[in-house]
Amino acid sequence: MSPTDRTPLLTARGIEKSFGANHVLRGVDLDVRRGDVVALIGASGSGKTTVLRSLNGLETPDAGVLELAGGPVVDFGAQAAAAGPGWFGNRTARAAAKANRAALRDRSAMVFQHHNLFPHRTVLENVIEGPCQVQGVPRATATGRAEELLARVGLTEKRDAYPHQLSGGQQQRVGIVRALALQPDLLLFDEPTSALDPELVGEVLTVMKELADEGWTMVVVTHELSFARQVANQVLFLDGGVVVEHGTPEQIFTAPAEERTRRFLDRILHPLD
Ligand SMILES: Nc1ncnc2c1ncn2[C@@H]1O[C@H](COP(=O)(O)OP(=O)(O)OP(=O)(O)O)[C@@H](O)[C@H]1O
Repeated sequence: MSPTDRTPLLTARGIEKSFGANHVLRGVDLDVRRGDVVALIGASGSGKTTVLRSLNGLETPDAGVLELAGGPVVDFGAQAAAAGPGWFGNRTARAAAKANRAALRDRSAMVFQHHNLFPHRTVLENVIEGPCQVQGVPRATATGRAEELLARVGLTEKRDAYPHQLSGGQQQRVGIVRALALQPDLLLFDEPTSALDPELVGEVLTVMKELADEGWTMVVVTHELSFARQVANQVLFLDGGVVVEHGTPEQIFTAPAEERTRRFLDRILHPLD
């Protein structure tokens, strides 16, 4: 299936976000189709993580619209206006906004820079926690699913280990399995390898590439430009909270149209020049 045949899964329009006086996102648009691997690249502080967190309701944008196929259309600006300021705003509008954000969150799962595993629970317990506690999946079903997923990433033997008994790469693979166990429509990765020792990066990127090959829909914030180049089918370059350039990996990496993109890529690819 060519990327253009894919059906739309998520559309974001005009996403705005400020933290106090820091206007972090200034109208970000994004189109994710089923099976897409979208890479968000850009300098530190350009807003990549804030975009990702906005897609699953971990961050509430000040304005903009998000639509997940088959789910609610979430208009953040309209919601904020309807809910009004402070505790005395419109409670019904506030409750509706919360329900819509929950609906977004239910359809996606996030893999974080730091795996955030529960330290006092085994690998298996970490993986089944979400399906059992959040989704109400019976324990036996969740356990069967978790075992299959752990086998897929080569961690069957670590089922009963605790996170501190695993390497950083293994912990991050458990983080990925934990996200997969929720059976989301959309996988969100926030720099999943940037906290790892260099020799452990490959094993995590390999799992991510396999997921992409299997057709999972993924949005990935990454500094791993080789991954973005080889695995993504869309690359967005963010600078100053704006999508400066958007295209295929070939376009962005071999013929960037924007001077800002060229300068960013130069800095990363030739750090000593
Ligand atoms: N919860 C928050 N409260 C206040 N400021 C925040 C918060 N989250 C992000 N910011 C600010 O928003 C800006 C963008 O941050 P963001 O993490 O989205 O950038 P990024 O491109 O992902 O950076 P990095 O590559 O370093 O992770 C930064 O100035 C950051 O300090």
